[in-house]
Amino acid sequence: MASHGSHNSIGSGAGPQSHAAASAAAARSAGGAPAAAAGEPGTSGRGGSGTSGPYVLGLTGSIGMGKSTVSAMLRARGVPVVDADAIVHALYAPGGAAVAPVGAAFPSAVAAGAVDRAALSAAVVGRPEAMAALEGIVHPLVEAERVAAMREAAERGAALVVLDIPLLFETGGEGACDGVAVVSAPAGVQRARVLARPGMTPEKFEAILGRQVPDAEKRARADFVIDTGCSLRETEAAVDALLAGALARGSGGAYARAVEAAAGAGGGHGSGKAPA
Ligand SMILES: CC(C)(COP(=O)(O)OP(=O)(O)OC[C@H]1O[C@@H](n2cnc3c(N)ncnc32)[C@H](O)[C@@H]1O)[C@@H](O)C(=O)NCCC(=O)NCCS
Ligand SMILES: Nc1ncnc2c1ncn2[C@@H]1O[C@H](COP(=O)(O)OP(=O)(O)OP(=O)(O)O)[C@@H](O)[C@H]1O
Repeated sequence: MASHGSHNSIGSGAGPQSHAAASAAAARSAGGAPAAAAGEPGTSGRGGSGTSGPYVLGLTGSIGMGKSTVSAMLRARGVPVVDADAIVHALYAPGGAAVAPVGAAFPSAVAAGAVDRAALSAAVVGRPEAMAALEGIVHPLVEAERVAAMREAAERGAALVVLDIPLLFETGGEGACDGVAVVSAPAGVQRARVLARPGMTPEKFEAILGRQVPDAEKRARADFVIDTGCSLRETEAAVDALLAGALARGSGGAYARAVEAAAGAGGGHGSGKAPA
C-alpha cells in the first residue's frame, strides 16, 4: 500500500546524499534489472521475510506531467516497467483476449476482429455502469498480464518492478503497490505541454483533467513525487534518487500478494495469460 506517513519529494537538484545513493542504484541496474544481492536494499522486505519478491512501485501522473518520459528513463536504467496502457492496447488488438468479451458486452465496439477504441469510448464514457462493466472485463485480463510480467522480472532477479498506470488512483491501483511515485509539474507547464500537442484543445484538456484525480491530491497520496517542471537532466537525477529511495524500502509484500491472488484466481504461472 502507498500508506507510508510521508513522501520524498524528488525535485530538481538532488543533494550529495542522493547522488551517492543514485550511483549504487545505477550499479545495481547495470546490465539489466536492479538485481537483488546479499545485504543489498531490496533483498528483504520491511514487512516481509526476504522472499517476498521485488519492491512494486506504482508510477502515475496526470496528463502531460512527464510520466512517459520518466518511464523511459527508468527503462533506460534497466528497470522492468510494466505498462498498463500497452497491455490494454494488446488485449484490444486482433487476437487479444479482450476482443470477444468486449464484443459480447458492447457489440458496436468491435470491428475487423479488434476493439475500436473510439466506438468503445462512445459506448462507455459518461455512462458509469457501462464503464464499470468494461472494467469488470478488462481489469482481470490486465492483472493476469501484469502478474506474468512481474514474475518474469522477479525470476530475473529484479529487486524493483515499476507498474506504469496512468489511472492508478482512479482505479484503486494503490493496493497493488508497495509505494507510489507521482510525476508532477506546475499546472502552467502541464497546460503548455498538453496544448502544444496536435489536435488538443483547451476544452478537451479540461474534460480530461476533470476525469482525473487532481494533481494536488495525487501528490498528497504519493510516497515519492518527481517534479518535471525543470530540465531533463534534473529529472534524470530525480529518477536516480527515486530508484535509490524505492530500493532502500524493500518489498512490502505487494508482489507476493499479486502472485498469490493470481494463483487463487486460477492464473498460476503459464496460465491465465492473455496474448500480448
Ligand atoms: C474508454 C476507452 C475505450 C477510451 O480509449 P481512448 O483511446 O479513446 O482514450 P484513453 O484510453 O487515452 O482514455 C481517455 C480518458 O478516458 C478516461 N478513462 C479511461 N479509462 C477509464 C477508467 N477505467 N475509469 C475512468 N476514466 C477512464 C480517462 O480520463 C482517460 O484520460 C479506454 O480508455 C478503455 O478501454 N478503458 C477501460 C479500460 C481501463 O480501465 N483502462 C485503464 C488501464 S487498466
Ligand atoms: N524535466 C522534464 N521531465 C520530463 N519531461 C519534460 C521535462 N522537460 C520537458 N519535458 C517534456 O515534456 C513532455 C512530457 O510529456 P510525456 O509524454 O512524458 O508526459 P505524460 O505525462 O506521459 O503525458 P500523457 O499522460 O499525456 O501521456 C515531453 O515532451 C518532454 O520532453
